Amino acid sequence: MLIMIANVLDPNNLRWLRKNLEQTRFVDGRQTAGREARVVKNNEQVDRGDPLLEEMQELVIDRLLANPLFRMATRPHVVRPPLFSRYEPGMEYGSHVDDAIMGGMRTDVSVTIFLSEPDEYDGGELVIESAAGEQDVKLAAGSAVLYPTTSLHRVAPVTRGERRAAVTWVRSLVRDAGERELLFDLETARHALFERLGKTPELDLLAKTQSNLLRRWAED
Ligand SMILES: O=C(O)CCC(=O)C(=O)O
Ligand SMILES: [Fe+2]
Repeated sequence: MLIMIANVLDPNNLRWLRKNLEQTRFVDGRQTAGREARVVKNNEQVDRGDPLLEEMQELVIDRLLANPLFRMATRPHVVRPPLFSRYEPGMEYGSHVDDAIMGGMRTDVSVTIFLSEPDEYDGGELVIESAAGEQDVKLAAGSAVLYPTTSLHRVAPVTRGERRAAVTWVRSLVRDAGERELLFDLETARHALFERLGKTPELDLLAKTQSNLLRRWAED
């Protein structure tokens, strides 16, 4: 399941991040790629030693965790410190799968937060492969897309302008993407029913079911 979330970052957050990105040191993105992904990775990332990096990472993690849709979709246990990347014309990230373990942590959900507006660059779509085909994703600055880390994906070549993004990974309490989707659907339906009918005995049963499924599937 692919989930898009609008306005994870507000205009102030975006302005602040973009101002910082003007002042940070970018290095070759291959430094943080696995052995095979390195062959197809051609972008730049903020240097891990950059003094501005930690505060930028904290802001992005805070904004994600403050977002109810993000929490519902990922059931976060740990959110990794984001990487901030840029793609200039000619840069791309070919088809790859993200590492299953990063810094000793299992990765379940991949997250891209777009930091450039779509009209600031051509190309640069995040292309996610699934059994149903490929899906191109290019969202407004401040919006995020979440997809299972089990997926093959790529960033199409940028042909004009500059694509900036923050990318991170979530270790979920619920390992399996299908189980996460079930819980997400149940909770979505429960919220909608509550809005329409208030707290009914049937809603209590749904809440009990959701809670007990989570208890069954969660690994903490
Ligand atoms: O920039 C993106 O949207 C995704 C980048 C990516 O696939 C990665 O860093 O592993
Ligand atoms: Fe990736």
